[in-house]
Amino acid sequence: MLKVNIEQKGYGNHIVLKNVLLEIDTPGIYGVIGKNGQGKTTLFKCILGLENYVGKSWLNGKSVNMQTTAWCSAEPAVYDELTSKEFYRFYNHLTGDKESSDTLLFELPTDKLIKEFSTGMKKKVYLNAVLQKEYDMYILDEPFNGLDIESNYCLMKYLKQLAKRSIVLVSSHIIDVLYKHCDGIFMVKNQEVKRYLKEEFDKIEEEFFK
Ligand SMILES: Nc1ncnc2c1ncn2[C@@H]1O[C@H](COP(=O)(O)OP(=O)(O)OP(=O)(O)O)[C@@H](O)[C@H]1O
Repeated sequence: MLKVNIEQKGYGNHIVLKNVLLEIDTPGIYGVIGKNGQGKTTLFKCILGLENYVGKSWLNGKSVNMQTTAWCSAEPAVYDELTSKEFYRFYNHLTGDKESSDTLLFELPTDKLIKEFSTGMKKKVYLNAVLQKEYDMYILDEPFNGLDIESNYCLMKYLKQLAKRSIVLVSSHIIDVLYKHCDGIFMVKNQEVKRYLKEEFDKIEEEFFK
């Protein structure tokens, strides 16, 4: 179960989030939407403890950490001078896992340096690295950006599998995809985060553009 209580988060005098209370008590895919600059990434970073804020977040009664939660930022940093295989090993070293997974979500060349990859391929390297093992929670910031249609389909199919036992938080500007696959949607707007259940999705657009 995820519990988030952000009394206040800002940068200098600029308050981004205020009195945010979220609870997710069932596994599933949960979308996070909001216009540019409203605070989606900030919300994720607060939950993950990557930003200081007034408040606290818990996953299954404990602070959220990288052992229990997978995190993929919108523009993840991969090391250009490594091959994909070396990067998976490097990532595992960071998370304290000894073994690399034999089965990876996306097929990629293993003998080329990452600097020779396209933007989408680099994103796939990072997603492959993060998704090597199972976590209690996944937080993916705009994971569909940069991926082709087939890869997006493949990623969503995989997330749906994970969502049978884990909480999957996904931000995206492609609202239709979220409507189709999410169990709930959170809208970040005017410092608040509002939750919409599946049967309330038809109210989202009006509220979003208001
Ligand atoms: N490190 C920082 N220092 C100062 N201000 C920041 C910092 N990070 C984010 N902000 C500000 O906080 C606000 C929320 O940013 P955030 O990146 O969370 O938005 P977002 O909803 O994820 O946007 P987008 O859809 O463009 O990715 C913005 O006004 C942004 O300028």
